Amino acid sequence: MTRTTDVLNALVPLISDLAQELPAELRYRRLLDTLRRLLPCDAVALLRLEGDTLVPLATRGLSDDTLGRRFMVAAHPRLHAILQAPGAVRFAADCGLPDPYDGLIPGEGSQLDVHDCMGCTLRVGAGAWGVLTLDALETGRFSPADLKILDTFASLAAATVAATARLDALARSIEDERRRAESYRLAASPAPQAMVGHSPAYRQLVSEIELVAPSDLTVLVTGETGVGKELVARQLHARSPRADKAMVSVNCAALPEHLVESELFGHVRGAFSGAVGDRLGKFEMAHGGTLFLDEIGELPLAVQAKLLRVLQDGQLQRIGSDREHRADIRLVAATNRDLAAEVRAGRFRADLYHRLSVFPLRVPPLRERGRDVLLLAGAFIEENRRRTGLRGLRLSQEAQRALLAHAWPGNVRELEYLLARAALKAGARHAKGDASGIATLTAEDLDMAPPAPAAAPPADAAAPPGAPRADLRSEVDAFQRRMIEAALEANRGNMAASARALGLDRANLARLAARLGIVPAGRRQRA
Ligand SMILES: Nc1ncnc2c1ncn2[C@@H]1O[C@H](COP(=O)(O)OP(=O)(O)OP(=O)(O)O)[C@@H](O)[C@H]1O
Repeated sequence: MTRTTDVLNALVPLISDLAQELPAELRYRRLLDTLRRLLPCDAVALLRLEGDTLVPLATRGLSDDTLGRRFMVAAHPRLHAILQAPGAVRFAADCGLPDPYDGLIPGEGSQLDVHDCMGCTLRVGAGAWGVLTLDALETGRFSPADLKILDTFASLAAATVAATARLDALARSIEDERRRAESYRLAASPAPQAMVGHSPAYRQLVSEIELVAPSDLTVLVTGETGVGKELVARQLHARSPRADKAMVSVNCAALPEHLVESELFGHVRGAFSGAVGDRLGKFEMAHGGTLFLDEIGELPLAVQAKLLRVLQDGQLQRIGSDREHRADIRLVAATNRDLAAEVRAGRFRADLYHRLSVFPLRVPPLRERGRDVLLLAGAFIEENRRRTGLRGLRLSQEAQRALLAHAWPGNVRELEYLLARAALKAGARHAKGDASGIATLTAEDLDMAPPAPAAAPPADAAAPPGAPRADLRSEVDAFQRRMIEAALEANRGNMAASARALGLDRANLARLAARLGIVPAGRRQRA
């Protein structure tokens, strides 16, 4: 039984890893390397079952964006079959079921007609912990004997993942245990959208979120437009002890100035003309939970003074009432303005600024997140693939290079919209061509503005001497102007429809358009 000896020999480093202090990702990658040594093939993946979805934890031989994808078991018959089978399963080249990795093995064509795959469930205790998959581009690579090897490997791999979890649990402090218990509790309530990103800059942000979320500290989230500030605010709430209470969001830029105060603090009947009944303000609505003040930099100075008083006293008065109410809220605020500069310019109160920035969190722009752009692209492409009903949607090598080279002035939102448009184009082109159900998204589909001449240095790095470059603000403005003009054109100048298409409030769009000097066509004619 030399093959069995080979299996056992191959597993020795894996088992000895258990005695080492290794980050979980490294353990998983080593597990896959061992598997690939044992059963040579083109791609392997370890996926963890989370509810009805398989989440890739480590891959070898699959494109980078795979780690950003989520595979709904019900939408992938092969993964479903692997989870249902009592042991390892093989899918030969003539198997008609679509492959979840179609288009994700670099170098393969859009059709996988020469293909051999295996998969096996990792079971921990009575339940399925996850799945191992192996793909070979060469037909007949796997034999029935390989199925047995995979079975043996899977039972030991399951033991190592279970032991990894136990070792990790032991190594954690009591505080971490409390946080973990909290996250299990949260798993039962609707999960906030996952934060996709592995770059050092993004991991740093995630660990700061984990640190501050359980506290009641006020957090000021800063970052350029579209970086994901609101997503950060939602994570802060979801990971806090207030998660089962409301998170109430207020977009300070979208509120007409004369209504800001009543929106925030409420009013009583007759407080002003139009106040036909008592109305709760957002502070009271968020009682026990989190109040998220988005675009706080846009708040008028007079309201800033009132907000500061409420934050200091914890007491508020509805407009027109002399009764005091207490609102127990955790405050999270966000802005894409440089608030310190706004303070210097006299547009923002210094005392409120200090009160808000108890724990400042800076969300890094996409261009500082390296290959995260591919992970995010993977997540967005998967969403679009599902929406368009394609079997597979792959990203060509040139498209990946183009994504990595772009400066992303509109950050993650720009990437999200760009891929939605590109997926439509790729899907439409594909519908006219072959019937494989697998479309390729090319660099041409991305239709990106050419990168700015000197976009590479990070925003806060000093510009190299003698190298003039467009400043960030004007690039962001130019990008926003392009998007707004395109939306207005597509919606024949209709502000409400354009605002909906852009995911903005109408008032916010109007304000932004005015700042950028854009006049909707209808008004131009009247002028
Ligand atoms: N790390 C991430 N993983 C997945 N999706 C993300 C991530 N960051 C941002 N997004 C998505 O990008 C889009 C823009 O994010 P969000 O609205 O949070 O940005 P923002 O900084 O608040 O924008 P603005 O400055 O315009 O208010 C949203 O659809 C969000 O879900």
